[in-house]
Amino acid sequence: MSDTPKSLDALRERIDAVDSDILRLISERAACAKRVAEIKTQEDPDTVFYRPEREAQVLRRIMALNEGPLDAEEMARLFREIMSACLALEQPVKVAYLGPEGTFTQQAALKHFGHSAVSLPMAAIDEVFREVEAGAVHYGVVPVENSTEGVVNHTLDSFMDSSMRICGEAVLRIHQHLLVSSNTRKDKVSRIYSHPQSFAQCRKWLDAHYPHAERVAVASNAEAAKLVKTEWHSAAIAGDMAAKLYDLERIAEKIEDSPDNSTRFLIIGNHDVPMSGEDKTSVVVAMRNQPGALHELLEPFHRHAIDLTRLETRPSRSGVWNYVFFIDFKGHRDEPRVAAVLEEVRLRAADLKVLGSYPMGVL
Ligand SMILES: O=C(O)C(=O)C[C@]1(C(=O)O)C=C[C@@H](O)C=C1
Repeated sequence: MSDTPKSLDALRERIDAVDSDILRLISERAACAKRVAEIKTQEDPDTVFYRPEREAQVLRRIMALNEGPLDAEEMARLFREIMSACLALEQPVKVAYLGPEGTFTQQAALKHFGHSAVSLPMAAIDEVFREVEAGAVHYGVVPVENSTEGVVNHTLDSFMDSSMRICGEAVLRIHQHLLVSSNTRKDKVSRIYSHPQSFAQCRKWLDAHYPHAERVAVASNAEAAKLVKTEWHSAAIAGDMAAKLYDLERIAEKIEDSPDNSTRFLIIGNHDVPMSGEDKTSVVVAMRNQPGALHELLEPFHRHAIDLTRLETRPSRSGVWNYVFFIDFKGHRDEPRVAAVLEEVRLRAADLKVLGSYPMGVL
């Protein structure tokens, strides 16, 4: 900006003028969203207001257009919140997540839907599924895999008995901190609370720094943070949200053993999502128990050059030695190439369920 004013007063005057423009433009955008809602309702009284494919396109476009000085992710986060507020004007979206309040799953829900969504904590993964199934909430958010600790079996198992569809994914960088309360004697920490996954993610750090402290596994990091408030000799391992919620001090930050520790979350809902241009599909397949079954299952993906992003095996609940495979791959079920593969797999498998095609996580 060559005509940027030089003095503080002049710069603030410029900022005020820019803010007025931003305000006017955001209001104009919100008015468009309200009108969109009217049209959607006219076309279909049971319309779905939240459109994950459109949101992904909006955010990707902003990231591609951005020329700085803010980085593309930061800019997309701002637009995420603007869109969240626009959607709330159309319909306040209710989202159930694996609680309690302050968990990484809540952080993922807010990252995906923005802060205008109403987020409701649930005590267990199957409760999140049940709430969505019952129509008590519009969407649910559950963890599915961690880069260090692997898959969340409970989530995969819940899909076997459910008709819920996957409408999106969110990937969160997970930073773990060692937290204490104002009552804690920092030099006397003899017990550490956390979720088993978090202990596993910080194993080496704990062995090096607190080899003699008792490690007590609890149901969630937020629960761990809560317990610390009442004991002078205890600490907790948890993330930023729990630290803020329970007003705890971080005595060691980012103590996870792997620097790119991240968790993937799934957004579950009860409708299919159209193509966004960069999509993934998740399926669950039961194969007949015979030699070469896995090869037979994967061969069509290879032949059609479809990129697999994940393959998990879980014991099937029916039949002692039968297995089911959870497969994620790039592409949308409406693409002819993907539809062809799914058709071939359907013929070879004992059972095939498409859990959903959805936009690849943007933020
Ligand atoms: O394009 C739409 O369908 C809208 O409702 C508008 C809008 C937006 O603010 O851009 C809001 C909510 C939807 O989830 C997607 C996009």
